[in-house]
Amino acid sequence: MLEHAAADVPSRSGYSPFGSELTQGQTDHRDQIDYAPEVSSRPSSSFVPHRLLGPNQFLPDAALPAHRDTTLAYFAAAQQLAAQLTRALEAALQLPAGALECYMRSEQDDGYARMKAIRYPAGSAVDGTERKGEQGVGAHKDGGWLTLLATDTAKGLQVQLGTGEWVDVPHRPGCIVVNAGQQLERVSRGALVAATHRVRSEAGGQERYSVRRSGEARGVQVLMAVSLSIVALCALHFFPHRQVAFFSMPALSSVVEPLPESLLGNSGAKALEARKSDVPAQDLWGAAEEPFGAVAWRGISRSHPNVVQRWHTDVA
Ligand SMILES: O=C(O)CCC(=O)C(=O)O
Ligand SMILES: [Fe+2]
Repeated sequence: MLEHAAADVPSRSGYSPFGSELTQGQTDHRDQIDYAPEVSSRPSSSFVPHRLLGPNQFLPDAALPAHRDTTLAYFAAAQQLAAQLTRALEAALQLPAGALECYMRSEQDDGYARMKAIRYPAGSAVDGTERKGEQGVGAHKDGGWLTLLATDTAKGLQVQLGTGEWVDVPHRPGCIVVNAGQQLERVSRGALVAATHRVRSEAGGQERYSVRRSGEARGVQVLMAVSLSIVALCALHFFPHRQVAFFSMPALSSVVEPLPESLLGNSGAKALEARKSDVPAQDLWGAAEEPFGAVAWRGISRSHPNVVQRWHTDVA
């Protein structure tokens, strides 16, 4: 796996070993294989976030049969589901058709997305990395739009309620967890809440796996389980020992602005202010007129400083 290391390419797709990721400044105890949209790199673009684009590092068929084809099929299915959910959310919030979906593409870019297959080890030390504490991944809100998370049976995923209390998110066979990200929270004026969540990974506990692709939906309701057996089964079949997380995101060049108060009112924003969270409010919200790519870049710089030090010191 080391010859497919994420740190070896500027776009950070590939394998990230244990201990290479930080959340809230602390080491996460997990390893993962990261995927981006399968597109060419754009070395001549002056827009820095375009450095996140570039082909994936798939294993050859001899090492893992159909790795490329299966991953791309799952990626496309998850992307389609995120678009369907986005349209459903427009209807639920009584917004004009396209009011949310328009951020998922722009004239310069297709919608951005990342996906990863994650493993949380049970042992006290892995790959020579000494375990410090029980952080599988520290408390955070996903930065993008909608996250689709196919979990395995081991415990560990927790969500923080608005009261500040942490509760377990149970695994349900054949279901995926849908999570709203901070861009959706911002654009919806808090009508959709980006859930604060984390994974506890205890030494001596059960090893735990997930696959995710990102984009996100609603606070505590955040974590509504959607029956999506085909996609979830495909993920668990292909990555039997990992969780799969898919993150749908706005297009890198699109500017995500709150929708007008006349469409959504202000009660969401007020409710958001009253919620307790271990993660600062508006943690990865964009500044006025800032393209989403700049926000994504801040997230990468914070979580994967090794990649920035290796490839992007000119803009660090
Ligand atoms: O593995 C999980 O259950 C959650 C992963 C997660 O929250 C993340 O990578 O953002
Ligand atoms: Fe997350």
